[in-house]
Amino acid sequence: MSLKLSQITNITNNTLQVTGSKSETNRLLILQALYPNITIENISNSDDSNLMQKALISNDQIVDIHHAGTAMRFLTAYFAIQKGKETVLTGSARMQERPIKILVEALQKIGCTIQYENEEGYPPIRILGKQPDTNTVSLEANISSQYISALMLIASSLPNGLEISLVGKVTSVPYIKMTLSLLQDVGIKGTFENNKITIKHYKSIEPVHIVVESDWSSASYFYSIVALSNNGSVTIGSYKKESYQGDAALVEIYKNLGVETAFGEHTITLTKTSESVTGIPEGLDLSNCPDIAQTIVVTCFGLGLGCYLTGLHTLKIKETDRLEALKIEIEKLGGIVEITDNSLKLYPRTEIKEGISIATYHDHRMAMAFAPLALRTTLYIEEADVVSKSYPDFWSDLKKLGFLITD
Ligand SMILES: O=C(O)C1=C[C@@H](OP(=O)(O)O)[C@@H](O)[C@H](O)C1
Ligand SMILES: C=C(OP(=O)(O)O)C(=O)O
Repeated sequence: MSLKLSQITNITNNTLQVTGSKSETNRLLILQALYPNITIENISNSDDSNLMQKALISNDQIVDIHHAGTAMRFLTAYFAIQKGKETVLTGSARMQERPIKILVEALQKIGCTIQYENEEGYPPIRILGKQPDTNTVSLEANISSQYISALMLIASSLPNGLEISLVGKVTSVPYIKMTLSLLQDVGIKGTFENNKITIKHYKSIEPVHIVVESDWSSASYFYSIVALSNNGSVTIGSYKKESYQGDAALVEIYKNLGVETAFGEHTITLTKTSESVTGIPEGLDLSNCPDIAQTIVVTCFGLGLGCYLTGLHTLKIKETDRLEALKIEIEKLGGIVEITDNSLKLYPRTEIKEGISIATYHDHRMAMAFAPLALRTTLYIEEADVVSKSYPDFWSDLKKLGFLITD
């Protein structure tokens, strides 16, 4: 399905409820499967969270988690400790290109049994569930924090807990801290100090009710929309000032792009403050919040600004190679982009071409990051239903802001 987004000159100010964080939800779903007296509110309605829920109650031997990276990594660890259960965990063609060796090796080191079905280092994998007997492990931390979170989520179920040593530079650190915070919220004690994570064993926990904060990565598209609007303002819920989500860095980053954030009791109101914006700091490092890189690049392009972003090495192994995809699509619109393995440079542009069809590469964030450009030009978004990976209501929410969207 391709959607046409006709150019609009401004947005209708409105209030929207954004679905729960898929990162928080997918962690809590694993914890709930291990400790059933956890209840969860404001659960994400994303495909990735639905797939996670289904996988956790499935009796099938083959479990297909499509494009869901967190589900792939967290379920690998979860199934590995389900004594006597044999599972083949697989995913989309792209998932079969996303590396998992570091996690598999870490699990094998603590005594789990996992084999590759096809290519070594990649899904599908065959998991023979058993109780691991080792309580220390070390793994490389610069490729994906999801491997580390996966181990943390099962750690308290191991007979002696787990001590995890992180080797090398640690990437996506806020996601590791989010895992630790959620463990603590459900009553599981752990620490993360000097690249060492220690989590105690718990046979059971007290009943606990957790409210998931709404998704900050999804909020990024509203930051972009307000930045490109003419004095627009959008209120979105449910958010809080002390977030577990690293993408709350948007609050500071978008000040440089003319957007102010006001915190209400459970909402944030984003308001366009200035037409003359400074642009974001040269060399801004996004290794703590990789999922908002596409949004920021497209906002800068829409504002006619250049930018130079670093810390982007993980973008190459996400739903698509996001650095390549950004370069190709922005250049179709008339921009100039240079990429390396971990950085992106966008040059200030003088025009945005009209009527361009943006390819989305099975990547929800490509579709959502480019949509705000309708405030500058008419464009088409190909395979627009990809947004359901994290934000199924995205297009209907944009219509509530006055976007003109047709098939
Ligand atoms: O743990 C998580 O919930 C996530 C961690 C990040 O991945 P990496 O650690 O692979 O960068 C992020 O990009 C992904 O969308 C969600
Ligand atoms: C990278 C993402 O998700 P995952 O790794 O969980 O597929 C994302 O949502 O941007």
